[in-house]
Amino acid sequence: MSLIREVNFDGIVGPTHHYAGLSFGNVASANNAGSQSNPRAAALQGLEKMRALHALGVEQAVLPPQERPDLATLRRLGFSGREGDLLARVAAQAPALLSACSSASSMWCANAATVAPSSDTDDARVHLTPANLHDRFHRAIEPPTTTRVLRAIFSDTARFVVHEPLPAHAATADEGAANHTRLAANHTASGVHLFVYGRDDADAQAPQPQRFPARHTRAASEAVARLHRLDPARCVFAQQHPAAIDAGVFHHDVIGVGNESLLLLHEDALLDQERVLAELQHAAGDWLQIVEVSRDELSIAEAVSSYLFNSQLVTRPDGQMVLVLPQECSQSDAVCMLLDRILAEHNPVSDLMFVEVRESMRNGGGPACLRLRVPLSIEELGTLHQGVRYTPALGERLGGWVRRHYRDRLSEADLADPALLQESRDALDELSQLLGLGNIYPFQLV
Ligand SMILES: NCCC[C@H](NC(=O)CCC(=O)O)C(=O)O
Repeated sequence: MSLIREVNFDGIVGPTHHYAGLSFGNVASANNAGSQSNPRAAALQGLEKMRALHALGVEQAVLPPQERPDLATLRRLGFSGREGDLLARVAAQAPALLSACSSASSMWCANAATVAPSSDTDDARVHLTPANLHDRFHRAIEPPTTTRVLRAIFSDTARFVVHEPLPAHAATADEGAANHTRLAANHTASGVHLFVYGRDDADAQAPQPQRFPARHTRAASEAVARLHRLDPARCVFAQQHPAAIDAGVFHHDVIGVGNESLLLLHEDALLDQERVLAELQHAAGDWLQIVEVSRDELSIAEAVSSYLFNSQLVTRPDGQMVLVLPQECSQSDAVCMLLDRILAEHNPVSDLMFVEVRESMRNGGGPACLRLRVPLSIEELGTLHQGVRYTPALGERLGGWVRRHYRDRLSEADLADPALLQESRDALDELSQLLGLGNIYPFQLV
């Protein structure tokens, strides 16, 4: 069997990045609602993170942003007429809809899809299921373009399957890889899959969060496991602790992260956590190492404010692991003490790297939210669309493209500006050519 390594696909932040408080239950999104954003800095911070990961020796790729404002959705909602007039009318009559249809939320591509590598699937193909993101309106409009983009990149159907998103209904609400962790002795070995959901509609007894929504259902996780043709004996399904959701843990990747043989999570992440971890250990075997962080070491509130668990845990070519943390973590004494413990103990983590992704963090997206992990063999990597693979030269070109097209400040009032729509389309048109993706955007398809 050929070697598998992890490719991190990072979302490029779109030109309309702004703070609109669209994600009830996501503390940072609520706290920064209405403040001024800097789309240019946001996109450059993302590119700098990719450069740093690539320099570590991690395979890196990009996913393009979506067309925003999404005029096609606004027209479906009854707004009509010439584009400039339409924007003015939405801004006057339904500003919240204009915000939602202008969100750059596709940058958080841990929510783009769930992925299973060919080593784990019954038909030895790589499976991807785009998430329907049903729970939040501004995110539920992402899946059609996400599916089109993934199909353009993973077009070789002998090696890849890009499924349809699950039915767009509350019963099958799916938030993608942010609620999924694959663990394996190493990337090439066959893995076990931890699927975390927020609610199980089939279990009336299960406790529910009281304050904030549980965005993802067990039925969705089970459907994805079936679609991906995974071995049921190697899948573990676990409910997120409702108290964690109520404290702002809207996705599991805010409270746990895993890579290869290591799972790092907070002791209050899951309901019935002891039983779940025993089940996981049993499904995995003795290679799996679980590091639990106690509430005495770090409260859930501090986990949410620092975003420690939203770090990327990656394996360097020398086999050592690096924790890629948001800069904000360095400001918390509790987090620093905990990091010292993790580095001192016997586990594969040997280094820390801090990255600045403040613009994304202020909307509740840390380093891990910004990437979709796709474990691929060398042959699979050679078969996907090569234009999206990160190289320092591509990074340079993308940096120049951002500087040419992006504004350095944006407020909600700017979203109705027809010039912003034109700037965004010009930027995306050039980007799709730069990445060699062909016509993927609605404005290019008409
Ligand atoms: N995985 C991280 C996702 C963060 C994302 N935030 C947002 O959409 C906030 C957008 C805003 O409020 O403007 C979300 O909650 O789904």
